[in-house]
Amino acid sequence: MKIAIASDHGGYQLKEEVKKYLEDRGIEILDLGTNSEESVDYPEYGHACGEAVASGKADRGIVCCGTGIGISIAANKVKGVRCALCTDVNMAVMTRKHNDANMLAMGGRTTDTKTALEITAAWLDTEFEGGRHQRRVDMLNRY
Ligand SMILES: O=C(CO)[C@H](O)[C@H](O)COP(=O)(O)O
Repeated sequence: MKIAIASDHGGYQLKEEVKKYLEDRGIEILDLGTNSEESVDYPEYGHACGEAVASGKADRGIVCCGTGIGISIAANKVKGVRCALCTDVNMAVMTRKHNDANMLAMGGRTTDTKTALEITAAWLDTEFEGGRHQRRVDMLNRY
């Protein structure tokens, strides 16, 4: 599996922690920046990561900004992206089981690193349940 990862300055430190975690798991990473805590604009990074996933350059994507909100909104503008902002493990499990979320968003200023890595693990390791949820995901994809 290849994962695209991106952040703005508010999510930069968390992106780096998540990147380390993914590397330790032997997952291939496409890092789309940003590369420092210098102020940048989250839409650029959310769009880029969404495009990487929608185009098939990456299988899934992870995005971080200060709250995870703005960058998830940006990613969700890209057709084919289902980006879920998660603040706990249950949300990560449910968004894989029910929404087949192909992108995960987290907040570097709102979620501590330990929780963020637990969320990441749950999101990576939980399968989509299909069934009635497939019908709903198809509706999202058609819109
Ligand atoms: O969380 C975010 C978007 O939802 C951004 O990281 C946040 O808005 C950046 O703010 P600032 O420019 O004051 O560092």
